[in-house]
Amino acid sequence: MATPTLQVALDLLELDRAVEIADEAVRGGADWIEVGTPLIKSEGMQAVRTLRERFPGHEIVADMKIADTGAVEVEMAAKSGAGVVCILADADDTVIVEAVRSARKYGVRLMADLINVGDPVSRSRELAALGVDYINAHVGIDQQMIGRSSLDLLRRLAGEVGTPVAVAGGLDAETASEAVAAGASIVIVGGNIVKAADVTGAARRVREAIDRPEIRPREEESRDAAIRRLFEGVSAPNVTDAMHRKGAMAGIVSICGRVKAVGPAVTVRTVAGDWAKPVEAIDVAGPGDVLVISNDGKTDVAPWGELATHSAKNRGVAGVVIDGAVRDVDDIREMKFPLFATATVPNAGDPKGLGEINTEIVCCGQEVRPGDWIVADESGVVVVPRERAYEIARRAMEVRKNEERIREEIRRGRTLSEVSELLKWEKRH
Ligand SMILES: O=C(CO)[C@H](O)[C@H](O)COP(=O)(O)O
Repeated sequence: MATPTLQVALDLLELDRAVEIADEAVRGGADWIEVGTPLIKSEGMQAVRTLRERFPGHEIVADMKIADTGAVEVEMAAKSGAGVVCILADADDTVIVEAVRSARKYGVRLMADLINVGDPVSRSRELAALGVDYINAHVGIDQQMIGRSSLDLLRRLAGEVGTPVAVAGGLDAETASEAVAAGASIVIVGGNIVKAADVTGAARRVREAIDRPEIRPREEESRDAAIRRLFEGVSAPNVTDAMHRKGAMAGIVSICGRVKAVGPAVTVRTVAGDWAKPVEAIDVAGPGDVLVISNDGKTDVAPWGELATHSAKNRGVAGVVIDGAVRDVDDIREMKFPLFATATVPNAGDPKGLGEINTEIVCCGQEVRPGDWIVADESGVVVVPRERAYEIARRAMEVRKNEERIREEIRRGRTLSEVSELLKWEKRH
């Protein structure tokens, strides 16, 4: 088997950072340098020209994702120095044919991106017949967030397509290795290299993995287990960032400082500090659940205290969130239990049994339904609608990864404003 090609996808917005990251990736063993679609949209063909000049010994791939005017866009990329130009496999045949003619004229190769194609095997055969040079089994970043897998797509093509096959979409060292074992000759890796603090190290790990392709047995993980694992690996701010700055409860703080709670909500509505329903809800909750209690925001009387905390902890409850006050704070702090509340007050209400368990409630300004996911840490509490929990957990992990590289660049001496090119990206009115 020929040595597989490692293509690093520079899905960035800033050309200076892209050049620096490309340099580090090449040192880790990347062969081809992809000018990612976001970089092309942000910096135009200048990004292709610059990378061509800076990396004369490497193939430059322009991920134009061409959808129309195939000839012109291939010409633009070719004249800027790309050796491979990407077109959407979904584009009309008229576009593909024109792109192929232009590619032949300017001496470049065409890679067709299967993103969103309904019947990838037939379309790949059609594209090969039309003269496309490479097929890319690509699952896009937004599709990855809902659990679609580029490896699954690649496996559908195995043995069915004559042209060399590339693969892209959320690959890391392990999945890249499996992709080569499944027949890919070009492995495209974006985020798991370019967002790493140590880009060279990350590229090297992928390089070594694809040079020794193997399929490792993997343990099946349930959706809920994946959601929990991902949320446990990110912060509440990462989660609100992933939700377009939504989902955060207002005016609530961690009572025990540096603790974290992740889990599906068991909701409780109580009235005037009545602690019967909050305490009964401990028995309703399973291990790993988070109790979310609305006391209508009243802070003069506490529906929760030390004995309830003790009982919740024994039951394995992951945390308690209260739109209202708590008491016995000194004892609870000793337990280091993830408790979040809006206030503290010494007096409790009476256990009359008013309220409900597991109905929709509003807690600190956020609607919470039973089963919605809660992520709470010292920054505060975020609610994630249960239908979107997996997607948001994946996106939050991307936010975290993105920050790793930004943090590293700040450590090297850039300001945050420089790294994120704030002035360039201020909204024009
Ligand atoms: O074309 C792309 C997105 O449309 C990316 O370049 C491709 O998906 C590789 O990046 P990642 O490894 O982060 O998925």
